[in-house]
Amino acid sequence: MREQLLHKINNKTKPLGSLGLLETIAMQVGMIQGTTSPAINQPHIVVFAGDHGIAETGLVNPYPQAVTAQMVLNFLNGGAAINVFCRQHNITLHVVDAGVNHAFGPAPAGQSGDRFIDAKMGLGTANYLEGPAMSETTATAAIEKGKSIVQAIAGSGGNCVGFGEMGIGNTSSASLIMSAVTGIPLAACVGRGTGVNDEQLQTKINTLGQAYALHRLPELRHQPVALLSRVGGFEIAMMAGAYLQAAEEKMVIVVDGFIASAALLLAQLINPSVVSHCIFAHTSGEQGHEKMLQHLQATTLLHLGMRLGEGTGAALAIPLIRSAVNFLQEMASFESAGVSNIEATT
Ligand SMILES: O=C(O)c1ccc[n+]([C@@H]2O[C@H](COP(=O)([O-])O)[C@@H](O)[C@H]2O)c1
Ligand SMILES: Cc1cc2nc[nH]c2cc1C
Repeated sequence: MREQLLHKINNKTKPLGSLGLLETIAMQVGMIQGTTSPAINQPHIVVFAGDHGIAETGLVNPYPQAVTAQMVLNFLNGGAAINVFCRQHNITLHVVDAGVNHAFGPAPAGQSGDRFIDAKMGLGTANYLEGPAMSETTATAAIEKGKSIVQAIAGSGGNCVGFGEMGIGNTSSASLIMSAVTGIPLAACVGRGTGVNDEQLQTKINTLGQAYALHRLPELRHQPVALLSRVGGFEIAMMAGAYLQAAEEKMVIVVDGFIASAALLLAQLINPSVVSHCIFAHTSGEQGHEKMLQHLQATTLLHLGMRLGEGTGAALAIPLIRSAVNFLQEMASFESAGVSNIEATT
C-alpha cells in the first residue's frame, strides 16, 4: 500500500514533494484506511470536560473552578471558540460531562446541533495533594466510557475525530503525567496554563513537586491507570480511552494541544500503535508541549501560538487534512493531463 500511495502521490501534476506535509498526511490517511483513495467522511470533535480537586486550592490555576461548568454551558449555547470553528468547517461537536463539579440536570439542550453526553464520573477529582485523584477502578471505568463514546461515533459513520478538553487545573495533571512518562524534569513540563504570572508559576511548580514526590510518580511511569488514579483527571482518562477506540476503529485521529497530547502519552502506554493513527494539529503555546511532541516524534501542521484547548487546534487542522485527501483524489496525474514529467519519477 505504501508503494502504491507513493506512486500515486508522486505522479500528480506537481514537482516531486512540493505539497510538503500534505503529502505525508495523504500517505498516512491512505495507510490508516488501507486504500489509495482515502476519504474523510463527517469529522467529529469530542470535548471532554472535568474538574480537578486541586483547582479549589488556588495554588496552580488563575481562573476559578466554576469556569469549567460555565464553559460547558457556553459550548451548549454555541458561544465558545470551538463552536465557531466547528460551524465554520462543518464539524459535528459533542460535549461530554466526564466529571464536572456541577449538576447539569436532565440533558441540557444544545443549540446549533451540539450534542451533550452525560458520562459523569464524579463531581470533580479529589485533591491529589492529599491522596489519589480517583480510584484505579474509576480510572479504568473512565477509559472504558471514552471507548464507548467513540464506538458510537464510529458506528454513525464518522471516520475522523479530534479530541478536546475543558477543565480548570488540567494543565497541572498534564504536566505531572508528562514528567512521569517522559522522564523530563517537572519544571520543564510545567507552564503558564491559562496564564499564571511569574510568582504563581513558581508556586505551581513547587506545589506540583509535592504531588510528584507524594505519589512517587517515576515509579509509575509504565502504569497508565495508576498515573491517572494518582494525578489524572476524568476528562484525561476518558480521552485516553477515546484514542484507543478511535485507533481500533481505524479512524483518523486529530490531536489537539498540551492536555490532549498528555492523554495520548497514556493511551500510547496501553497501545503503542495508537500514534500511527494520529495527526498532530498544532504546537501549543504551553511551555512543555514542544518537548512532549519531540518525545512522541510528532510533526505538527500549525504553529499559531494557541493555548486554548477545547479541541480548537484540531478543528483548524481538519480542513488541511481534507485538502490532503482531496489532492490525492482529484488532482490529475502527469499522464492523464499530458504534462511532461522528469525521468527520475515513476
Ligand atoms: O490545549 C492546550 O495546549 C492548553 C494550554 C493551556 C490551557 N488550556 C486550557 O486551559 C485550561 C487549563 O488551564 P489551567 O491553567 O486551569 O490549568 C483547560 O480548560 C484547557 O483546555 C489548554
Ligand atoms: C474562559 C476560559 C475558556 C477555556 N476554554 C478552555 N479552557 C478555558 C479556560 C478559560 C478560563
